[in-house]
Formats: sequence, structure tokens, C-alpha cells
Amino acid sequence: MTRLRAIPRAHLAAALVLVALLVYPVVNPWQPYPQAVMLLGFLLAIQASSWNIISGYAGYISLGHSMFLGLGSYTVGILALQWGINPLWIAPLGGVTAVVVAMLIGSVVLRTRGHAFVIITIAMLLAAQILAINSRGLTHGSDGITLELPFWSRDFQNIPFYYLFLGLLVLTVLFSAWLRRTKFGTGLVAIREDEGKAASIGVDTTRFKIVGYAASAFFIGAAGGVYSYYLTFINPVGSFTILGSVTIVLAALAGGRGTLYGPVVGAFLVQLAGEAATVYGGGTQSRVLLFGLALMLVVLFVPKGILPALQAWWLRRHPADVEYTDQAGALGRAPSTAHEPATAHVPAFAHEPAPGQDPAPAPEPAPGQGVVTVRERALERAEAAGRVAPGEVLLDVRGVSKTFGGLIAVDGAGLTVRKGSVTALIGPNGSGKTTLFNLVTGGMAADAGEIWFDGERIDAMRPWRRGHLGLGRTYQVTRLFKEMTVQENVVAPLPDSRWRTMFAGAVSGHEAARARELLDIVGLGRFAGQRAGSLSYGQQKLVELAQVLMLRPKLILLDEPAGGVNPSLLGRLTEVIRELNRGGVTFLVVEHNIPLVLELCDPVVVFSRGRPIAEGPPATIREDPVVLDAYLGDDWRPAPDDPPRDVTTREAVQ
Ligand SMILES: Nc1ncnc2c1ncn2[C@@H]1O[C@H](COP(=O)(O)OP(=O)(O)OP(=O)(O)O)[C@@H](O)[C@H]1O
Repeated sequence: MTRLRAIPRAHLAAALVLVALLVYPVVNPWQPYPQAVMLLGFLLAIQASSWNIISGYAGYISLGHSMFLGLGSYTVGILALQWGINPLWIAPLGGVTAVVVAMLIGSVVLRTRGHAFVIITIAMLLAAQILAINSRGLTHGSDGITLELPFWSRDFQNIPFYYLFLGLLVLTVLFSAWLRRTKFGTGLVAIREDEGKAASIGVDTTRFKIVGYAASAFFIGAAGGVYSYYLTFINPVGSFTILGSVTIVLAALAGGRGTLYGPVVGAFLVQLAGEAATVYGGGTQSRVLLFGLALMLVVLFVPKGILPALQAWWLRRHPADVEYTDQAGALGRAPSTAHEPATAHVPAFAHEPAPGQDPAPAPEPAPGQGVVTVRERALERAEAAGRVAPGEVLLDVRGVSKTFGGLIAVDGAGLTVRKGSVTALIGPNGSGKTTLFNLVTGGMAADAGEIWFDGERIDAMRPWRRGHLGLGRTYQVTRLFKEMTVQENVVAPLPDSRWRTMFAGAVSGHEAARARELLDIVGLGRFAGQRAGSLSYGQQKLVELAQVLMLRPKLILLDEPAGGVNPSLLGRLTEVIRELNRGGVTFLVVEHNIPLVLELCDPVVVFSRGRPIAEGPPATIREDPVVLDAYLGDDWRPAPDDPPRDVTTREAVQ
């Protein structure tokens, strides 16, 4: 019973429906018409569920997916005629053809993004039709191909097809569910949500899209093979119809694009509505009208689809408790309304309050002992820095430039980051720091110069290859995949390009366990099951740090980690950075919070007008007249007759 309770309600409902569908022809064996309606519903569900892989998960809308049904039908029909065998025995070959064609088309088309893909999929469907009409030797042109009749009795003719399509549908849904639970599945969703970000966390977006497109074609092609035998006739116009593709899209959109069962539910609704329109509305014309109207209503009133709308309605009435793991790894229950993690708080700075506590007044300094000032801390760190032997160069940026139109954002800049350091990159707004980050991680291509990382030249590498080498980054404005859960966000990065890693489990298994560990490190384990978009901005910054750690990075580029983060979360963030640095991770930090920079970083590089103007330990930099003029300003200029500024670190980070 406990095991039964652990199974999600949707899976239980699906299992019950499956049992009913399996029993239906047994109790109603002599009703060919409803059986035909049902089996065509299964066929549409196979197509919608497959389409969902590339268009629902990965967000690349295909308007020509019925092409794979036609390809499967023709492959199996032609081969069955030539080899003189029953089409059913070779139906999987329809799937193989669909996969091969999808990979060939995909490897060209999927290098584009967005609308171009949509248009090309329609063009491909029409091209396939023209090809079928004109390849008379193979396809018999517009006359079509006639196949032998089924070898079983006409009395129960539909029943074998009913079970064949139902079996294929079950396989399609199981395949789709498995795919979504792998890192490949999270990678596809990452591409849908933010393709540039996905590439920066090691997702080889080109390969993912091509494999996703091929995966979305196989079961449609195989079903096409069975369909050719069901119809016993294949012709170009019927096999490559745009209405078929539109029906697939409508079914998936109506049920819920990107969900597991939505496309299946949508397919049955569309199939039944279409059948009703044909019977009561006078034929195909009314079907087209109905589909057009339904598409409009879906887009207007349930843009996410019927199942997600029902789920949202249910959740509003039955808010669920969430599982959490605290920093010590203890499991517990927490109400879903809780917003602050109840993890052991590690204060990063003296006098910092724990979450939920009122800020305690700073303790009075002991007689003869002043409040620790930023200056003193900076000097302490500068002294300490002198004692630490500099590591070898990990990142070497040589004479790199980037212009946007007439604007020179990065101007022949050079920069080195040594292994084991927490290097700061500071400078005025618009001085080119983020652009330099983009050039290093591959979000943008440099106009000139070279970038070397850990002994390899990387400036011509794709972003995911740089990620696989151990180069990770976070963003000035967080770029989490907001529709994914927190755990999925952390599990999504790929540290290498092996197929084994790509198809590792994202929900269970060692990758998922590692993601949980990383979430615990940043103190957000209890939020693992929540939608990332529901977290606070500071929490999202911490999740983004955990996400980048999944890459097992050697160097992390942090773009304004303190921006918009409250002091208690900032304390945790800096503590995590220090801890990771002690564990061997190197950091390059862009930050405007100067006290934090002086606390955390050494050396400090100062950028102005797209190039470095000073570099050195924090104590030197903060007194460098060039830096004071270009960036820090008079507030930081030491005046001989001024008393020292009593800025405590806590004040500073606020
Ligand atoms: N994609 C882009 N297209 C056009 N101009 C850009 C683009 N990205 C950056 N710039 C320009 O390049 C210059 C450097 O911008 P960048 O964001 O690198 O500065 P920054 O030092 O990171 O600034 P901040 O500290 O405010 O984040 C700015 O003038 C900016 O407007």
C-alpha cells in the first residue's frame, strides 16, 4: 500500500486507463467503427507524444512532423512489395528511415534557432510530397501503392491494429518519460528555456537537438509502417498532408506541450472532436474549421494546455508539502509556504545575524581594541597574499578585442588568472567586464586576440567545449531555467561529452545525488523540488553557483555575485566561495561591492575603457591614484589628516 502511494497519481490514472483500453476490444469485439476511432486516436497520440520531444521539451516547433508518418509508410510499403513479405514484419524499418532522415535534415536545420526551423519543417513536408509524386519508379507517383489485405478475418479486422497501435503508444510514452528523466531530457528543456545558457553549462546544443529530433521521429515512422498495412494504400497527398501536421500540433498544445500525458489526452480530444465534426458537420471541411477554431481557443484561454491548467487549479486548492534536506543532510518535512532555508547558518562576517534573527548590535570593542576596519582587513589580506606562492597561469587572455558597431567594448585586453586565486575584475560601468566574460566563456566571439585556458587555446571553441574543460560562469542577472525545478537546474550541466553522461538519470542515480549534495552545500537542499522561478533572487544566485559546480569547474567566473543579494545570503555566498577556493577552485569575480572585493579577492585587476589599467593586491589597488581617479573616487582616497574610516565589514556588505 505504501508503495502504491509513492506512485504519482497521474501514473496510476494512466495505468487504469490502459487496463480499460486493453479490455475494451475483448468486451466489444464486433464494433469496428469505435475501434477504428480509437486506433486512429492511438496513432495521433503516438505522433503528438513524439512531437513533444523536440517541440515540447526542446521548444523547436515542427510543423511538418507528419512527414515521418509518410516516410515510414512508404519505406515499409515499398520494401514489402519488393521483398514480398508482410509489412508488419518490417514496420520498425519505417522508424529507422524516419531517424536517418531526421538526422540528415536536423544536422543542417537545427543549427538555426527559432522561426527558421518552423518554416523549414513545412518546406520539408511539401518537398517529401513532391518527391513521392515524382519518383514514379519507386512510389508509383500519384497512383500510389496498393498493398495486400490483412491476412486475418474481416470480422475482427481492426482488433490487431488496435493492439499494435496501443502497444506502440505505450512504448512511445515510456520512451518519452525515460528521456525526460535523463540529463538529456533536462538538457532539451534547458535549450527551450535559454539556449545560450544551456551551451554555457556544457550542453552540446547542436547534438542534443539533432538527437532529440531523431528521437521524436522513430515511433512515428514505425507507426507509419503499421498504418500503411491498415490502409493497404499509400499515396503522396494522403501521406504528406499539412493537415496531419497541424492536427499533431493542436493535440499536443491542447493537452499540454512539454508534459508527459498532455499530448496523449489532447490527441484523444482532437480525434473525438474531429470524428464528431466529420459525422455531424458534413465532412473534412468542417474538421478544418473546427481545428482552426480550437487552436485559437487553446492559445487564448489555456496557452499551457488542459492538463497543466488542471494541475495548477488542483495545486491551488491542495498546496503540497515539500521534501527537504538541510545542510547536515537530514531529511525532514517543511511547509511549502516556507521561504527561508532552515539550514545551519554559517556567518561569513563578524556580527552577521542568522536568518530570522534581528540584527544584533555590533559588540563594543574591548578597551584598547578598535573596530576592525576594511582597511585593516585589506592590509591583513595583502600581507597574507605575500606569503602565498602564486600558482601557475590558468586563464590567459592575450590582446583580446570586441567592438559593437562603432563602440569598442574590449580593447586589446590582456589578463591572467592564476590557479588557486580569487581574482577580482573591477571597473566603472560599461568598461567591458561582462563582455570579457562573454568572450572567455564563448557567449560571443572575439574580433582579435587569443584566449588560453589550462594550456589549451579556447577562443575558437564552442561554449560547451569550454564548459567541459572546466570553465564555468554565473550571470549578472541570474539565468536559471525558471520552469524547471531547482534540482533539475543543478543536474542539467554536462561536465563532458560522453553519451553515458548524457543519458545518466537526472531524477535518481549518482548525478541526481550529486546535485542534491551541491544544493546542500549552498544550503538550499530543501528547495530541490520547487520551481526555480519561485525562489528569491539571492537564492537563485546560490542555485546558479550550485549549478556551475556540477561542471566540476577549475575556474568559475562570477559576474556580480553580490548584486541584489541580502546580507545574510551574501554571507553564505562568500563563505561558499571561500570554502570552494580552499578546495582548489579558482575564481574570477566581477563585483562593484568594493569592501567585499577587498575582503575576498587577491589580486585585483582594474578595467577601464575595455582594458586593464592596474593590477595588484587589494591594499595596493585601493590606494593607486590611477584607480582612484578612474573608478574608486574620492571616498577611498586617504587624506593624511583624516581619521581612518570606521567602515565595518558588515556595514560594507550591506
Ligand atoms: N550585445 C551588445 N551589443 C551592443 N553593445 C553592447 C553589447 N554588450 C555590451 N555592449 C556595450 O559594451 C560596453 C561594455 O559593456 P559591459 O556590459 O561589458 O560592461 P561592464 O563593465 O560589464 O558594465 P557593468 O559594470 O555595468 O556591468 C557597454 O557600452 C555596452 O553598452
